[in-house]
Amino acid sequence: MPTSIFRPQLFSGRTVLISGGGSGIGFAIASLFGELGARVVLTARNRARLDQATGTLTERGIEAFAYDINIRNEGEVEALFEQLDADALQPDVLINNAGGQFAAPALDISPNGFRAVVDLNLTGTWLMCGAFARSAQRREHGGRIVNIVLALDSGIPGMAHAAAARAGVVNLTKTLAWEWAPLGLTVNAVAPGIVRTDALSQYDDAQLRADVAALPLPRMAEPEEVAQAVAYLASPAASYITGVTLALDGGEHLTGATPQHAAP
Ligand SMILES: CCCCCCCCCCC/C=C/C(=O)SCCNC(=O)CCNC(=O)[C@H](O)C(C)(C)COP(=O)(O)OP(=O)(O)OC[C@H]1O[C@@H](n2cnc3c(N)ncnc32)[C@H](O)[C@@H]1OP(=O)(O)O
Ligand SMILES: NC(=O)C1=CN([C@@H]2O[C@H](COP(=O)(O)OP(=O)(O)OC[C@H]3O[C@@H](n4cnc5c(N)ncnc54)[C@H](OP(=O)(O)O)[C@@H]3O)[C@@H](O)[C@H]2O)C=CC1
Repeated sequence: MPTSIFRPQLFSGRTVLISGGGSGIGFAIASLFGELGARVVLTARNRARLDQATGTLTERGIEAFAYDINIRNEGEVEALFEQLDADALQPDVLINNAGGQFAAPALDISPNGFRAVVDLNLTGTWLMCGAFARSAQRREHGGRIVNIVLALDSGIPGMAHAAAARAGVVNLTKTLAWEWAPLGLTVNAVAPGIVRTDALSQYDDAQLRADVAALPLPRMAEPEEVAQAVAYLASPAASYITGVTLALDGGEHLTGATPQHAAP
């Protein structure tokens, strides 16, 4: 695990909103920003898990808050930002980390299954970005957005819906970077390969191990490594970077057009 290269209190006075912040990569992101002095606001659907996460962060001396919402629901996203206004927790930084999918061959994905994954990963991210940008515009206050996607340069056989949705987020990232630069917002993304979190239990372990073994850096990423990349993109060191998607994939993007695995 890397030691933090960031100076203490780098994000002091900043409020960082992290979707899916109660578990896995999102929790690692919340932990790092909190350790660097930020107030962190976590969102997800599972209230109990959010409470456990904020409890752990608070024990470590981090100011942490939680709101249970479903990012697929436009009304819930709008209500979240109204509540953040009321609670004086308007975010300076938005990390769109919530997401996921199920593995299935493309021919077995029903229209509703495809829609569910696009709703979560693309539309949910879009709703959060829009609400954040409107809040920043109202307050005449710049900010940072970092979107977590998936490494997708070689396609993602077995996850056509997620591949399409995340490619949408990559181009949304570029487009919003143009449109919202005048608002003082930068918009970037991080594209991890396989990251060691509990969520991997839903995938075939032998397949994961084979995929990892074929990488130039043949290991999984740790959630803390994703967090470090996100913190960099949200830091003053990245003030002239916008519209990029940073591959954090052990070199998976170098393996060319052939993905490591075939669809199930
Ligand atoms: C070799 C094969 C590929 C292996 C890949 C190996 C490489 C792996 C690299 C992994 C890297 C990425 C890791 C991660 O992203 S970790 C993320 C962590 N969390 C998750 O992924 C879980 C998230 N999933 C969900 O939240 C839900 O499943 C989802 C939002 C996607 C859907 O939720 P919803 O509540 O809307 O779903 P419903 O139950 O109402 O179903 C909606 C329709 O979807 C169909 N469906 C659901 N599951 C499946 C399935 N397993 N197979 C096929 N279809 C499925 C369901 O039937 C509904 O459709 P219908 O109404 O038509 O029946
Ligand atoms: N682990 C990996 O190998 C990789 C993961 N990723 C991506 O990184 C992100 C985090 O993954 P990881 O930490 O591994 O997995 P987790 O399952 O721990 O993270 C997903 C988070 O998203 C939240 N979430 C899911 N659906 C919704 C929703 N509709 N509204 C609000 N929150 C929601 C979940 O909380 P709740 O269920 O309580 O709502 C959970 O906290 C995901 O987008 C994932 O696709 C990308 C590349 C690789």
